[in-house]
Amino acid sequence: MSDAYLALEDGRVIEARGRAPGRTRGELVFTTAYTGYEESLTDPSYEEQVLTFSYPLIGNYGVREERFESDRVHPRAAISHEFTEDVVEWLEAENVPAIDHIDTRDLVTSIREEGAMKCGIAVGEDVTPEDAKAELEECKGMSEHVDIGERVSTVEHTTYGDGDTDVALVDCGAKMSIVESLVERNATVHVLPYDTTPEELAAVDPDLLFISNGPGDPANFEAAQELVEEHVGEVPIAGICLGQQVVARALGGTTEKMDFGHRGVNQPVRDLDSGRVVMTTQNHGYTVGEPGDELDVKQVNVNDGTAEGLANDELDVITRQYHPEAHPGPHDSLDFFDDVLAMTASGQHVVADD
Ligand SMILES: NC(=O)CC[C@H](N)C(=O)O
Repeated sequence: MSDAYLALEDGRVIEARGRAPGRTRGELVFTTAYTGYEESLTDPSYEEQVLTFSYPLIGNYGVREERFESDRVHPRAAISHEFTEDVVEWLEAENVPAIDHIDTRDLVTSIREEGAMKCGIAVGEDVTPEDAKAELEECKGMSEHVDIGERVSTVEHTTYGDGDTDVALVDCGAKMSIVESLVERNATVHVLPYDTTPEELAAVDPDLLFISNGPGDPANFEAAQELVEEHVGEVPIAGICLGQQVVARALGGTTEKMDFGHRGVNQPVRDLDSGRVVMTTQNHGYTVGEPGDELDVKQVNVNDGTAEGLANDELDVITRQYHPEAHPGPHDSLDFFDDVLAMTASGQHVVADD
């Protein structure tokens, strides 16, 4: 008998060591990053997912609030080969179940071979394999979480910084390091709810419209898509990760689910104009399929050729599928924020409120 079970969609039930108690379910995903567990566990993009760390020891440099990307832990549960006490205490305080002492290499290989799958977890003194299976039965697919934006977004317009450029950051589950990257570059960042209307955006009258990263299926962020549809050409537009997907959908492109996604801090991306390759941080399960007539593919993933950067120079639109803010991850692509803010330099754009 064990005190923790993980039930997988492929029918397996894996015994584990229980670290933080509870019962839950979610889409099983992974990260191969060897650092950055504080950032990943607080990244709102992991809402409704169960995060497996493939690096075998998680917690070896403590838990520091200044590294947090939001005010809470977002994955529904966490899995590693070994969690330190620091991390276990943190997850327990946040009511997030955690398990370790399992073969995470085997688990990640299964996800890579069989694709992202649903899972159920049960941790506690009296739990049985049936409890984990019961959780799995209740697990929804990512696209079915139609209200996911509501659970990760700010409710109120919140302002950061006091710079010369007004950026409207539509919060679909934004990482704090995106806000910081803009504030550091002399921006005032208006973090707006995920369901901001075109009229509410016009009242802010930003110099730049920025769609954030976020969890789940980009098709469930219709309001953000409408903002792009309504204001493209009037104001420069940028997007990161879910933001790229939303911008593409708004401008006639398509998005599709990947088998297991891009999940780590060593994803190589080639810029098609310069030929330069950068190492990037990624955690996404959807990708842009067709970019549509308005957007050019400017950057591609070296491993599988998927769209990593889109742009329309005349309409002033630039997006990235990866995370230039690099928390965690290599800083190769931080200049994205300079490029984005450079689009505002002409000052010719006015958001019309009609
Ligand atoms: N990091 C993100 O913004 C993730 C985007 C989206 N939820 C996906 O899985 O593809």
